[in-house]
Amino acid sequence: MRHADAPAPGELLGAHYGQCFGCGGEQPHGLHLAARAGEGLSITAEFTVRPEHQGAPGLAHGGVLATALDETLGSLNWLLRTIAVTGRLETDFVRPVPVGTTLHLAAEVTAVAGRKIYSTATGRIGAPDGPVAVRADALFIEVKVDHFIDHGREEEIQAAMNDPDQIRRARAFEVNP
Ligand SMILES: CCCCCCCCCCCCCC(=O)SCCNC(=O)CCNC(=O)[C@H](O)C(C)(C)COP(=O)(O)OP(=O)(O)OC[C@H]1O[C@@H](n2cnc3c(N)ncnc32)[C@H](O)[C@@H]1OP(=O)(O)O
Repeated sequence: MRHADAPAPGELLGAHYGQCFGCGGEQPHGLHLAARAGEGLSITAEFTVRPEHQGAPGLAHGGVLATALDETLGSLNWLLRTIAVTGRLETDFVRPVPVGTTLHLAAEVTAVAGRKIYSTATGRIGAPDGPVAVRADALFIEVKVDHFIDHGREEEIQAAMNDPDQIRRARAFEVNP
């Protein structure tokens, strides 16, 4: 179920962490992916491929495209108000994606079973109804905030804990900072 306090449909979600390679505004080479809450348990997002995201000349690297899918799928956490990490990500690369393209992504939760959250995403070229370039099916696993504290590097954990903006974002996930 969509959480009663989930962001309203159409609301821009912002970054869950400023240094996140997928959505963080403080990562110069990151994707700067911008996600928006949709209806029900769905999300839309946009990501424009820049020269630093190339694999082959003039084309997006497949791992970068998988990151865009992963980040969009991870943004579904905001609607469930759950912290979950990617356990499995199965990706189909359907069409090459040239540098300069804006990829329009859409993701939705398909099922939840205990800590397991199943979801699916599509990335289309140029417009929300453009040709499909990438698809993914994912399994996210719900974790406690200890997951990050136990496994993250000390200096980034401390910096996040000293950052009032990060604490505000963590509260959006009902995490006790
Ligand atoms: C300060 C915080 C701010 C907010 C942060 C927001 C973060 C958002 C980040 C978004 C960024 C973008 C997103 C990112 O990039 S997240 C970053 C990439 N992901 C990771 O780093 C995760 C690394 N993996 C792990 O830490 C553990 O393996 C996890 C936690 C996932 C599970 O280990 P844990 O010991 O906890 O659980 P379990 O092993 O008992 O498994 C539980 C259940 O799940 C099933 N299962 C598990 N794996 C798989 C698999 N591969 N295929 C199929 N099934 C799998 C398993 O069979 C079992 O099922 P069942 O037997 O119950 O039926």
